[in-house]
Amino acid sequence: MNGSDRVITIDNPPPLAGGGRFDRLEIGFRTWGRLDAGATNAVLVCPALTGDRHVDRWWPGLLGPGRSLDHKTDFIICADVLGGSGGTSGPGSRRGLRPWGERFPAVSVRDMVTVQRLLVDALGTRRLKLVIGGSLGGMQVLEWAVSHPDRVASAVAIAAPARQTAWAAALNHAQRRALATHGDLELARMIAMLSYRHWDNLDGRFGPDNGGERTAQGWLEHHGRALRERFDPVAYRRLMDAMDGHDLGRGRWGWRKALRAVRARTLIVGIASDLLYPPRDQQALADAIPGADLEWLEAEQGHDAFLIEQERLDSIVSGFRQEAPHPHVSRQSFLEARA
Ligand SMILES: CC(=O)SCCNC(=O)CCNC(=O)[C@H](O)C(C)(C)COP(=O)(O)OP(=O)(O)OC[C@H]1O[C@@H](n2cnc3c(N)ncnc32)[C@H](O)[C@@H]1OP(=O)(O)O
Ligand SMILES: N[C@@H](CCO)C(=O)O
Repeated sequence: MNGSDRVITIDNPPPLAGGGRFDRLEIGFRTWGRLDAGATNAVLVCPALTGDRHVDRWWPGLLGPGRSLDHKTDFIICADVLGGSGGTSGPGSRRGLRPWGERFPAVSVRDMVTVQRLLVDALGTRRLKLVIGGSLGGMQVLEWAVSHPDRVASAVAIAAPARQTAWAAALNHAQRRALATHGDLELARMIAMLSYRHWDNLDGRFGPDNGGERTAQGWLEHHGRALRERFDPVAYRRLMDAMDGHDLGRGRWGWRKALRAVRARTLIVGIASDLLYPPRDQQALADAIPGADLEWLEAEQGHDAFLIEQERLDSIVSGFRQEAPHPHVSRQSFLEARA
């Protein structure tokens, strides 16, 4: 589906949460549809760790006429994330004659949201009709809802926690070690991939009675290679650091109190089989956000189901947006849903 690809530059942006500064910031983004006369129809999509502004490539099942993200009615915006490997300023972008590389400052999820806010301002809208994203994208959604309660009408956060968990930080630590000792982005991605899938998914596809010549090892190797070919390792570290620093409650008297300030109509989506950010993380979010809806994406793939089971996810998000009842379980705890 066609969109419009652009880059804007912002001179003297606000300082980063960690104290770093840019003289000039580039934001690479893509839009679909048109902003309406009252500037009321802007929808911001927030990418995950290795995602980018090309929502049409990674969420085709949610984007398009009659779907959750419909450019006939919505003005859909997605920007490459700050510090990442895409068209927004990151370690691979130039500072003077050379790329930033290791000199690129530490960034936080809050900084990513600040950059998105600068973009949204520049595009001429103040209030977002919807902010949506999964995983690191879900962290950005939550940060938007907490830091700009008056600017977000509705929010959908998928497979994300209120603050980084010890389990996820430990997985990132092992990946960081793979990068530091061997410069091995492939190994780092392989470690991560194991947390993106439920064991049933790998056994079902590659177990002794399945898979044929295709093995789980071959699958891991494939994903390791694929990431090395498309992602800057310094950017990968910066984004892992940002995820590890994610805490909605920092400087706000704790995450529960921070979430009480949310005014957006909110949908939290958890994935039943998610081994990275398991259902208890989304249950906690839904319990803390005033009036939040909670839905379970029934899928056996694990964390990455938000990128795989797109039809089911689209049905959940469309249902929420239309405020119509739909076949998925609402406002029930994970255990109640299974009783
Ligand atoms: C929100 C965001 O912005 S996130 C960005 C999303 N993109 C990514 O994460 C990119 C990496 N891709 C993936 O993780 C996955 O492909 C997903 C999540 C997009 C889809 O998952 P699945 O449908 O289960 O696909 P799967 O993990 O099997 O990947 C398919 C690829 O693996 C290859 N593959 C699968 N099994 C094997 C095997 N045993 N040996 C070698 N290669 C294999 C396939 O040939 C295919 O290759 P291709 O992508 O070059 O066509
Ligand atoms: N697999 C996705 C989600 C990880 O959280 C990505 O690479 O961005």
